[in-house]
Amino acid sequence: MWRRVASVSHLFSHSKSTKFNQQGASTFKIWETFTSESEIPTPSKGSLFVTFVLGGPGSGKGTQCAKIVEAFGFTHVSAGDLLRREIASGSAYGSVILSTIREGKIVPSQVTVELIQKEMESSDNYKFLIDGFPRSEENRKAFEKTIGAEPDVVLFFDCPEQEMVKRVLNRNQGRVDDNIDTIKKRLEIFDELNWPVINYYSQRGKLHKINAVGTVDEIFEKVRPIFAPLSK
Ligand SMILES: Nc1ncnc2c1ncn2[C@@H]1O[C@H](COP(=O)(O)OP(=O)(O)OP(=O)(O)O)[C@@H](O)[C@H]1O
Ligand SMILES: Nc1ccn([C@@H]2O[C@H](COP(=O)(O)O)[C@@H](O)[C@H]2O)c(=O)n1
Ligand SMILES: [Mg+2]
Repeated sequence: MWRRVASVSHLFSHSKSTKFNQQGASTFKIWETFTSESEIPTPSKGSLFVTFVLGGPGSGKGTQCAKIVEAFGFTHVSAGDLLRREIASGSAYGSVILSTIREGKIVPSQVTVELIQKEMESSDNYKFLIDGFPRSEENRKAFEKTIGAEPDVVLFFDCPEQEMVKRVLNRNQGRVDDNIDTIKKRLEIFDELNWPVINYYSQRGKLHKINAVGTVDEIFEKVRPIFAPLSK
């Protein structure tokens, strides 16, 4: 069982720059940070190590999480998967969650954080990838308050909208939100609610922005060095 600690972020203070870069589509919106392997010390085994995985719909979060799990032994906790599981289980919240997902909106944080907390507590691992969370400042604050921890690393998969739409429409996994109307709404919500979270972590030097265009393996080669100091 993982040990709950207030934060181990002091182990990962690797911000080198707070230069505001106004070049390019997304760097226009975020504070630029730089990463390198040597700046990320190895955490003490047993201490909670949380990675938030951010990015727009279809940017490849889940796909890259699977690669990180395989290479570095994280436990993958996908907020979207937990919510879909809750719907499938016939829980009291199920119909509200379903309509929220259909509309591309954000489920109240209390519900999502409770599901994440249960998932983390039922794991013996101490290294977690929290995928698709936090989606809003409300999500972020609720996690900090309930779990009592901050992320050590925040990954942001930066992908052009056109590419995200193409990937989602080709996904073919029967998701109720994989249609053009819901994708448009999800992109709007992403712009409105997720950017403040991305900026928040960027300003704290925790954000690793990864260009998510390319093959799955090419993208993973940009992710790998971030976790290289961690043993499996
Ligand atoms: N680099 C890539 N190039 C092309 N297709 C990709 C790439 N990465 C992932 N995909 C495909 O794009 C689709 C979306 O990927 P994935 O489910 O990992 O995205 P996501 O960020 O988790 O999306 P969501 O937020 O909707 O859950 C999947 O069908 C996946 O196989
Ligand atoms: N923190 C979150 C995460 C997800 N949702 C809802 O689930 C939908 C699908 O999420 P994916 O991560 O699998 O893309 C998302 O569009 C939201 O409706 C949420 O509310 N809060
Ligand atoms: Mg996903």
